[in-house]
Amino acid sequence: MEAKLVVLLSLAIAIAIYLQWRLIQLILRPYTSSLRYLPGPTSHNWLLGNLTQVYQSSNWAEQYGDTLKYKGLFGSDVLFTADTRALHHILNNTAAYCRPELARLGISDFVGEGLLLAEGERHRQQRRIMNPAFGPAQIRELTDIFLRKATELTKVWSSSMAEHGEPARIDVLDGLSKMTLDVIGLAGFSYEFDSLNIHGRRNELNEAFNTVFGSGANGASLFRFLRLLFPPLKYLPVGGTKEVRNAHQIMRNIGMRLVREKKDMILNQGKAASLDEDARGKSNQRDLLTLLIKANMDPSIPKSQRLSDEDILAQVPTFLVAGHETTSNATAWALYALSIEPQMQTRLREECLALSTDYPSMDELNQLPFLDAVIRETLRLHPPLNNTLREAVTDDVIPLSKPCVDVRGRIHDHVKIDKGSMVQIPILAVNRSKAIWGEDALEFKPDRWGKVPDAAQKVPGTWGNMMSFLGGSRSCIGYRFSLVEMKALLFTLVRAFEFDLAVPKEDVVRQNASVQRPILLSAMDQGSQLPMLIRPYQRA
Ligand code: HEM
Repeated sequence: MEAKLVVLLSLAIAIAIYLQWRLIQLILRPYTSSLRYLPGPTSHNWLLGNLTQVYQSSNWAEQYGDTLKYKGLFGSDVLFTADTRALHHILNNTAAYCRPELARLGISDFVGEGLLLAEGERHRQQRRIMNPAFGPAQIRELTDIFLRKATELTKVWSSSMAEHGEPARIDVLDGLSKMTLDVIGLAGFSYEFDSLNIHGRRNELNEAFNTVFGSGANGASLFRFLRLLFPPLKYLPVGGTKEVRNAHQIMRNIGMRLVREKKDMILNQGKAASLDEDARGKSNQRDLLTLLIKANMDPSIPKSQRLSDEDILAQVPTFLVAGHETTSNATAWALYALSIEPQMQTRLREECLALSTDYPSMDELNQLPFLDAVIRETLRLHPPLNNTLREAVTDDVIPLSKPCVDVRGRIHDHVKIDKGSMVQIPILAVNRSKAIWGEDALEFKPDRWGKVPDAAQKVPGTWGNMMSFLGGSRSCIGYRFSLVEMKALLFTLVRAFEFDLAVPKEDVVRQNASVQRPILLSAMDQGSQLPMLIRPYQRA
């Protein structure tokens, strides 16, 4: 009994010392941070710093220069740099910069250690095995799924017109979101969500996905927030309601079933000749998960380099989270831009109609120059992610291409950063930088892609001289997938319909959320939406 008391007392003393030490660290941090003399916005809130302004931070660089600091949680300094050399250094140095706990807050319990959140060797191993599944040849094979689902969406909107008359007022974001969910289900793991089917049955996985994401249980709850301050708390389990726990279990069971079925199918492939037609069709599945499992089972991969079942399973929610709302919102912003520039909509339609098929190949889609320019300009001006965060895991010196002047007037050609400091990668600010794109950087001008400015050549983005898919070894693995999906969508939609905004363009703003959804200033309480007036396009 006495021994138990001594253990408990020692534990309580250890916790008290740890808390005191953390508190002293927090209080002293602003006075010792190596970023403390950088210019930046003032903050009057010790707890949240400038975090509530971060979504509007794209013009900070114009105010304070490309490299600045702002206040993060608990008075900490966060480095914000739009300097292309600094970004190149950070994005290509994954040993020194990782995704911080803060950026994992909303999704970590859900996606597990899939490609999005894995770090270090585990990430490199997953990426090596997964890269081939996202290559051009593999995406070419998926183009038919993108076009079929885009056509299904036109049918849903046409039936709404038949019911309500023309033009019909339709929330295009809702339809696009269902379409991209169906696509990621089929192209990701040959799973039919069937969410576009208005007469469809309830879908277990779709419901579980909505429960987990709609519940806020994965959001920034107070407990999760405290875990940032006191990391040992992460060893305590996060409860969540019974409904959310059930939804997690359903998703896990479905994921496991899919992985098991695909493994069996691959093992049976050698016997394909003896299989019936249905089984043979299944054995030819070309979805991302099948390709990944196949690559993982390849005899040329040493056993030590193979992914575990747990790692493979984690890719199912990873694809859902990373590949669904990003593409639907990007396409919604493309329709927004085309509806306020009707002459561009007409030009795009004419280009797309000149192709005499409803089902072009990926290569035919890629040969449409204005479609390509519209997609590039949409992703530059309206990237689905505004920012991302990294944490310095070691003290580092970051080189700058443009020297920065600190608040004492001293000039620096580098920034020193302390281990544990956060770095904001400002995707939107770089994409909209007037220094890079010129004075018209905030305008939607697809023709600018005819001649890319020299300054844009230095942007360390993986695609299109922009940061929308990020750069370095943690850039978006699915960028080819989403580009072809967006092309298939726009191709099909502008050939079928004419789009007008149903509200004044000033009413549509980017919602402050991880993915930038359109929302109406006049109806913020209704959540994200993009209402449009749609009428069928009458071909001559
Ligand atoms: C317009 C559509 C998309 C955009 C703008 C986009 C953007 C991004 C960005 C910015 C990142 C880096 C995030 C960070 O590190 O903080 C990322 C990572 C990732 N994306 Fe995408 N994405 C899109 C579509 C997709 C699709 C369709 C898929 C899958 C089918 C996908 C799968 C992933 C994965 C797995 C990662 C993690 C990569 C890694 O850490 O190695 N994305 N994406």
